[in-house]
Amino acid sequence: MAFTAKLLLLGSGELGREFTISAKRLGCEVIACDSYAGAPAMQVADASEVFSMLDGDRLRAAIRRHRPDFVVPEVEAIRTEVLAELEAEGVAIVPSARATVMTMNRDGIRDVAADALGLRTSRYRYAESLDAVQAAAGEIGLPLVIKPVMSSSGKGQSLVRDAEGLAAAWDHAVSAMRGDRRRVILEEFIDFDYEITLLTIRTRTGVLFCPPIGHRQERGDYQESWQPAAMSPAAIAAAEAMARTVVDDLGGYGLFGVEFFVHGEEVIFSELSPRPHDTGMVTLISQSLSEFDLHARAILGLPIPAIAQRGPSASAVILADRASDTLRYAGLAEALAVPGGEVDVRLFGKPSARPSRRMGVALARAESIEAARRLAAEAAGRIRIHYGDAAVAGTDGDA
Ligand SMILES: Nc1ncnc2c1ncn2[C@@H]1O[C@H](COP(=O)(O)OP(=O)(O)OP(=O)(O)O)[C@@H](O)[C@H]1O
Ligand SMILES: NCC(=O)N[C@@H]1O[C@H](COP(=O)([O-])[O-])[C@@H](O)[C@H]1O
Ligand SMILES: [Mg+2]
Repeated sequence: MAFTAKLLLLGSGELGREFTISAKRLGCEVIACDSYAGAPAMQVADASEVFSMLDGDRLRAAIRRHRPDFVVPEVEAIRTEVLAELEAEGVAIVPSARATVMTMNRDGIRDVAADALGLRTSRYRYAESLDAVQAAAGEIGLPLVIKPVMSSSGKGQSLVRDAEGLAAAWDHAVSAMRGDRRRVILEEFIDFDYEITLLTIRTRTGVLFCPPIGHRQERGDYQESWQPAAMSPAAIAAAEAMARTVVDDLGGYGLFGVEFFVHGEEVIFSELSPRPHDTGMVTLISQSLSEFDLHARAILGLPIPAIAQRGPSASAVILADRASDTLRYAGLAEALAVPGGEVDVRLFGKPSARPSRRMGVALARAESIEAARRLAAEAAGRIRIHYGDAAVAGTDGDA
């Protein structure tokens, strides 16, 4: 078979699945890797590999065996030192080994953004013990947010309002962290008016931006997102300038999801993903080229002459509420029949559920952001997950 390029995808969740579809449409061969079999991207890729990407030897062996044109990280659970080592040997890491190393742990990107680049961030300290947490909290002040330096989607994150809450927050962070570094960040709580993701594309011919994406989070995990987010031209310009500074520092080509808090006219850098962002799934309905198409084009060095906006759009997540290995979905017809705009759904096909695991997303476009958010939430609410072996009328096949 003839392919445009061979991509080794490290992480095969919902973001990797949509990216794989975009890359395959451009003629790429995709080998999807993750720590479990049957992951969403594996279902649409050419081949798959199941291993822990935190295991440096196995990661190195997989890259050497496949000899991909590009290694495309998709999750925040990768032994990125190995990517740096292989980049030095000539392997192309997306967007760059430096970007993956610096963003894999929160302390890396925070030190780059706040110290090296001088961007406005929340005040922060790191701690590796409960004693150090207590001392750092004294310097930051309350309320504050505690997160493991290695985690994503809000795992291990707590908002601490009083000193009595520090021990529980430390325990929660340590028990939910990914990887082997018992280290947390304490951040000043920012009482923001709203928060956004600025999709920033670094290409061989310059840096491009998508209109800001607004989002709402619960437990540190995204619930709904919308585009465009209402934001003053001055605030957009400030966010774009900061995003450009940080992606130029990290280097390489690809799409980045740069997160900001906005308080009045003040724009505060939070963190970034050197890859498509979960809140950016709204671009599956809002833009002519989704964030996944844009990532693929930037990686392959293909032109992006225009990113057309289709109109006010929103996404709303479909979450599981318990653990189960046997799942069926119902209500798809009802969801797609929500009136008032264009509605679509993505069900990710994750082989098992756990409480709050994201299983799908509803997408909507309407005449206003308010209407699009209402439609997406309504559609997401109409999808029902049935757990166990019980037969569900109107659906067939397992998820
Ligand atoms: N310092 C802070 N002040 C106020 N809210 C915060 C702060 N830090 C995080 N949050 C809230 O928690 C959310 C998740 O935080 P953050 O993005 O740092 O976590 P994450 O685990 O990396 O999430 P993801 O991987 O989904 O981006 C933020 O989008 C914001 O809503
Ligand atoms: N905020 C990061 C994010 O959304 N990442 C996405 O979630 C998947 C893991 O989901 P899982 O935990 O349900 O396996 C990742 O593989 C990626 O697609
Ligand atoms: Mg985040």
